[in-house]
Amino acid sequence: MAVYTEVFDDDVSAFLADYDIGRLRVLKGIAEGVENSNYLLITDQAPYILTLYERRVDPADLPFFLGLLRHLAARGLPCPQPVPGRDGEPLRTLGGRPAALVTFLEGAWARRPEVSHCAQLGDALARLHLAGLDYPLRRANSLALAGWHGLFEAVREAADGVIPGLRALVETELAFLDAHWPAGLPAGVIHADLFPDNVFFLDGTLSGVIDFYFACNDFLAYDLAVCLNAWCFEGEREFNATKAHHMISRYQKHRPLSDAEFAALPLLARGAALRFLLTRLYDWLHTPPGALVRPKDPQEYVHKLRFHQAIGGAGAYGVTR
Ligand SMILES: Nc1ncnc2c1ncn2[C@@H]1O[C@H](COP(=O)(O)OP(=O)(O)O)[C@@H](O)[C@H]1O
Ligand SMILES: N[C@@H](CCOP(=O)(O)O)C(=O)O
Repeated sequence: MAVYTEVFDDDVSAFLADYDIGRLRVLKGIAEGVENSNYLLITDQAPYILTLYERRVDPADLPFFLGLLRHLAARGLPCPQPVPGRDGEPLRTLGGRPAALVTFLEGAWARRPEVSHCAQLGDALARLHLAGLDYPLRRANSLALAGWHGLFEAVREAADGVIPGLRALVETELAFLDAHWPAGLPAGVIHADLFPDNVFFLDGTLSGVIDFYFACNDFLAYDLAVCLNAWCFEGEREFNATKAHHMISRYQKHRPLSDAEFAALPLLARGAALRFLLTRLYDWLHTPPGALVRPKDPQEYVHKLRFHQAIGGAGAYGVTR
């Protein structure tokens, strides 16, 4: 359960005095998510999500994230909308943290994504990328290569105690990616954490995309690589090329990949696997003792990284040029 900062009915009732959205009826910590503290907040008018932004969110980035939600929704992508207070400002403070309310999206995430979910995800990802092209704000990816090095410095000494041999694996992989990371691929706004638990479906149809708090400017194809890792494995080790084929094909109906992007996919997938391996390892070692959160297992991303290291090219993802 991701609640790092506890807030209580009285605090939230006082907080709501700055809004025109009714009186508090229900406040419930949400038993999912990893990064921020989230509450379901129901007033006598509507349900909302109350988010208190935690350690990985730089408050200076919040206008980028909240503005992006408005920008994408205006271009037809179903995503939560920031709710402004009476003064027109969606960003406030609660429990000593930066906080905001967003609209509640109906639907549920796919616990066992099927081919049809992956295909719809490919659609939505391409629509997100196209809709983001004219977003005027910029945010560098703090979890790109330099950020992976920084994370690794913080876990290097403890890595082998979590998974034997992990330190050498990561050192070798970082050196490889430093030498081979592509340059000049098409870039734009990416979600950067589009896992199944951040995509809602209603009656089998994609109904919403949430959790834009890693969104940034980076290679568009890197976002596809994140999704290949998150959506196209059965369990931790078995890659499902049919799912990947449908995801990438539907993506390409809106935004065809260039030859350079296609060739770079295995590298980007290695980078994406390393990124989640490192944040999970960091969280495994640094989750605050009292936090109501279950850190995710880094081992899963060791298997995924090894898969991408072993393939001969992007053909392994079920697509050809
Ligand atoms: N706008 C929303 N509408 C409905 N449920 C939401 C919304 N935003 C978040 N949630 C719920 O909160 C959970 C955690 O949200 P998420 O943004 O993934 O948290 P975190 O930033 O901590 O990773 C989601 O899995 C979902 O159940
Ligand atoms: N998707 C990341 C963890 C971030 O959690 P989320 O709830 O924001 O998706 C992972 O699986 O490591």
